[in-house]
Amino acid sequence: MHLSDILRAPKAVLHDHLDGGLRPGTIIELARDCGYQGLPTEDPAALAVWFRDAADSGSLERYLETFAHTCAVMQTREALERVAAECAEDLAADGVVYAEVRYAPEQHQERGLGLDEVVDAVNAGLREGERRSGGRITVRALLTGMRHTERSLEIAELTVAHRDRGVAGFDIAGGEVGNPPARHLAAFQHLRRHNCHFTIHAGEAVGAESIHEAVQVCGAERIGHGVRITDDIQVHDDGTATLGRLASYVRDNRIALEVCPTSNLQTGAAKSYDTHPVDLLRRLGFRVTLNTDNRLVSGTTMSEEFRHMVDAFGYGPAVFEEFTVAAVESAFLPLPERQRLIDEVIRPGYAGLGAQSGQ
Ligand SMILES: O=c1[nH]cnc2c1ncn2[C@H]1C[C@H](O)[C@@H](CO)O1
Ligand SMILES: [Zn+2]
Repeated sequence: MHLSDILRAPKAVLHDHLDGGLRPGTIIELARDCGYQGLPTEDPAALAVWFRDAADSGSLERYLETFAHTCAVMQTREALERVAAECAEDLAADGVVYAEVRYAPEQHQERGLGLDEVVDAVNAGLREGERRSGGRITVRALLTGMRHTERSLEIAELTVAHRDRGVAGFDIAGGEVGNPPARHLAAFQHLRRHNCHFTIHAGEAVGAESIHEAVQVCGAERIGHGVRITDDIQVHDDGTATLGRLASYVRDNRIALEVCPTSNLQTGAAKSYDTHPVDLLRRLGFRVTLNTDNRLVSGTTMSEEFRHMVDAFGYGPAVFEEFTVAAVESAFLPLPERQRLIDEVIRPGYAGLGAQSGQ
């Protein structure tokens, strides 16, 4: 599959962090504006390399430390609006037609913004980015509660309050070790009581027990990463596999896995593209989606993730169409909107790329 076809292919991303995807030049300008002096360099190209290298540590905790620099410059209404607008523009330029972009509102209050002001600013920016992209992309926000803080119920309430106004659901993120999702049960119960969508980062730094808790105790509709579901899958020498009860449950209930290959390599959740479990999971019938996680921190784009999959597994347009349809089917959008995207944007887009060839 040619690079130009990868770029042209319609894409959907369910797992992309707003504070992990800033343009390097924007960080530098915003740091000057707000007097933040902590950046490791003021050269945009060097800053991009710095993030990718610093995050390439094999540890989720060290990966997460890099976000101190991005959050530091996202503390005013103007900065949030700008970052959100550029996020939508950059995704659209990469061929993304639907995106759910997540961030933790509580991390943007250092200069006095209220939680509602943070959400309103990001929403305004996302709408501006959609407009500048000529309506080629639809973007929704997911509000993230941080696993190590005590504010998840408050953020869940904020999610319910802003639903149908640009916010499509809730997530929890942050260091997984020592912070099991059930610590935030009150938040999940609030969301369920209000019929509100949520996903949970699980099975990234901790194994299948974390996914079990996210799905069976907390009620997650999707799993962020989830690649360590392989703990519950036995692959035999002849290539066949036996699924444990949890893996069967996740597959059979079509619980989407928000897989982020490059990020997994950086945090140690996977060893290489060639051995990444994404291909095994796809072949076993899991609902697999491909995602960026953090475009700046992981030095990636959706097209880059597609390209890595072409190189590792020889995927062609038909497989990318499958991933993209899977993502939209699992989007936190009303069913008619998902159907419209699939029928009017994704299917015709892939038909134009020769996806019918079966590759
Ligand atoms: O892959 C991840 N795992 C856990 N937490 C993450 C990941 N990527 C980003 N985060 C954190 C850092 C951000 O500040 C926060 C909200 O977007 O979510
Ligand atoms: Zn993530």
